[in-house]
Amino acid sequence: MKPIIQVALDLLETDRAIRIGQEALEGGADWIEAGTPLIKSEGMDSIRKLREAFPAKVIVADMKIADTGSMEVEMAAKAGADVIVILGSADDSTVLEAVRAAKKYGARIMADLISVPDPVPRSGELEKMGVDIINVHAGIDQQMTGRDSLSLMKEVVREVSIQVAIAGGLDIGSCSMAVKEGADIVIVGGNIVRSADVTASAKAIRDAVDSPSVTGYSKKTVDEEIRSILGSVSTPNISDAMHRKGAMQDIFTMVPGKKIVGTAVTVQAFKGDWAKAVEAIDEANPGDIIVIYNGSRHVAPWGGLATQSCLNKGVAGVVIDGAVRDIDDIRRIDFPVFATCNVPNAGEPKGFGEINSEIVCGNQAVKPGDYIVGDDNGVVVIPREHAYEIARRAKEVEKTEQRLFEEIRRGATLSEVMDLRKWEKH
Ligand SMILES: O=C(CO)[C@H](O)[C@H](O)COP(=O)(O)O
Repeated sequence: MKPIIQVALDLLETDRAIRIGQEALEGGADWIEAGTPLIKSEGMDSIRKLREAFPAKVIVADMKIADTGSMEVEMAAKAGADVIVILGSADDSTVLEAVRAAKKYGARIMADLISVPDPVPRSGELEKMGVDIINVHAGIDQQMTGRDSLSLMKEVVREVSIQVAIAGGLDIGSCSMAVKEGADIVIVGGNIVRSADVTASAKAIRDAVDSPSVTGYSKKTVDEEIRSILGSVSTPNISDAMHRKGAMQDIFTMVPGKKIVGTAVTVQAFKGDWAKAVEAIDEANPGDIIVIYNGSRHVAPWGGLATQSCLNKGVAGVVIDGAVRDIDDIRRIDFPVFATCNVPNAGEPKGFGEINSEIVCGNQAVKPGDYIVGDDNGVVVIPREHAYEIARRAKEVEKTEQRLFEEIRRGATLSEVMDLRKWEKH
């Protein structure tokens, strides 16, 4: 049987969900899912409207039922859902009630294994209780910390003989791999619904599951992945992902158009002393960014000669809480320097200060090894221990914006697309 593509409409408004769902169907998606956020936002009416808009399609209600199995299944089934999602971690009494109610109303039950402590044996139990489909799912927050569901899915496929679905940040490569490993249903949310071209993205997933290969699926090291994701997003995307934390104050690009991504070599320097700032070039590894606290807007710890030296060491950029000079040389070298201001004065190489101690730069704490991203908007620092998660979340912000841009290009305004008035604080 052809694998099923279930498009998860994790959106807040039903009308928008219907438009996006229609585009996904045009690209080859099979089942339409009312995502949990949509159900929480607009209730059972969202399922009714999806049923009405797509009378011939299987409608999945991602209710994530944790209790009152019978009542909630009845609500969703009567609103028009064909498949209703319960939590695999729900009590057996809830699962059994949900299964009984589903039989009564002609619906099927999908059990979501999200956060189930012993997912493989639990899948067998769920099957015995009459669940129709097991969904092996790495939730959206879990994905941001690096979880995926593929290896668990392989074990679940061996454990049960009912249909197995997989979900959790699936893209072309992972969908293809999942189908090769036995998935009957691939559930795709963000990589279809937040794409600027929903139809093309759904079509690409369709092609991948119909002719699966393992070639699109590759694992990078964590650092490679962080750098590659940060290279593809903007500092505003990162700031949104960090809930407005991380942006350095009063530090601007001196070479417009240059973007930097790298790990910090920190320098605590002192007013009028440029020795440690320049010595840091020799300590840096290729791809590092030198981040300097200098404490003066009038005497520069950095200029053209230091900038030229960076090229020999593969330094990716320089960020200075303080002044810079030789701005014409720096622009000619075309090297990314971010600073508070530019001045003609340098100080002396006296040698006070430290390299690679924790500093404050642009009013943000920076530790050696933290990730630094700079572009024409400014500079953000991302603590190393959270860098993977922040990078992944920033990518989600960027995807959401791409889709919003597309809808605005089609003629809507931002407040219309986001239904701003509805979501204002009351
Ligand atoms: O149920 C969900 C979140 O709890 C999502 O619908 C599911 O994870 C699919 O979306 P994505 O592909 O963006 O992960």
